[in-house]
Amino acid sequence: MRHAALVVNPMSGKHRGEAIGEVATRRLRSAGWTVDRVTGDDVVSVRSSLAAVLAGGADTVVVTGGDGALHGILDLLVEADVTIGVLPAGTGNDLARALELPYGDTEACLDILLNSTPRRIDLALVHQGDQERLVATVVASGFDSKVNERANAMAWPRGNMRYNIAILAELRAFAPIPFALELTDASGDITRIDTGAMLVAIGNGPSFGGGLRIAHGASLDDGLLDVCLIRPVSRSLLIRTFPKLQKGTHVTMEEFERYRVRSVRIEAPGIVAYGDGERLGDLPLTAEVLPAALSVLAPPAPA
Ligand SMILES: Nc1ncnc2c1ncn2[C@@H]1O[C@H](COP(=O)(O)OP(=O)(O)OP(=O)(O)O)[C@@H](O)[C@H]1O
Repeated sequence: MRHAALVVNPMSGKHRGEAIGEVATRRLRSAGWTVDRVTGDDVVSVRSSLAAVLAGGADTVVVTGGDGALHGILDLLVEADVTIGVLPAGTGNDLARALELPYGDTEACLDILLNSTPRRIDLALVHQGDQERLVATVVASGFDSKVNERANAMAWPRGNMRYNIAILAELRAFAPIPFALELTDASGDITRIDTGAMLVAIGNGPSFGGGLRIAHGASLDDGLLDVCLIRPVSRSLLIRTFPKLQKGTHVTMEEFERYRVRSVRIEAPGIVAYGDGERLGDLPLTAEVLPAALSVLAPPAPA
């Protein structure tokens, strides 16, 4: 039987995390698992409680929260080489989407936790100066990170409306960004690209921002990262691109480019990057794939 640390982010998904954590504790304990609850006021306190539970012998970590909740502890999970389970409670849940978890249905996600064989997924290791961070879904920079920066600086309104207002404000002022990319492909060949772009995203998984499939087609276990960029487009075409992101149909646009790489360095003046929806900080950054770095209880990978 598994000995699990159940990490609960009570803030996830507008406070849904706590209730989902209680359902999970009951269900996992009645299935015979040992469950140690790990919670805290912020990522720092959660990290130290989790480290203590891992030192006490937990072999599984169930993360009840959104992509941000997992992002804050990824390095501890990889270091301890535990198996994780994801109980989506966030607003975005992009890793849960990529794992094809039924993210609106906690009981169905618990069925999967209790009945599946672990699979291994890749992660992206992001270097910025002397800092290293692990990312499970997408690293994004450009139009989307500018929108995030603007939305995060706004005190009002809360929720999605803040993002809609920030999108409109950014659209008014937005100009293509000069990016310098250095791409290292699977065989180690290096390509340098200097280009204007609306955004550059590095996909370990296909989506960010709650199902925006910027890196549609990216696989969590191909040992590669998908570097996706949208070359300069008019404001009206950029607006028309948003609905395409939901389905991933933007990949057929002639301004869309994709490179599958082992690592990439991205540089652009004054641009910030976000990873798993969390602020990573200013470019430049280098991201490299860590193949099969994390063991996850989830349905088998698509063939
Ligand atoms: N275990 C935790 N306890 C308290 N706060 C946390 C914890 N983990 C992360 N946080 C903070 O809570 C914020 C939101 O976390 P999370 O991503 O889990 O929820 P969300 O934003 O609703 O979901 P999503 O990222 O899927 O949209 C993070 O940005 C982080 O600052």
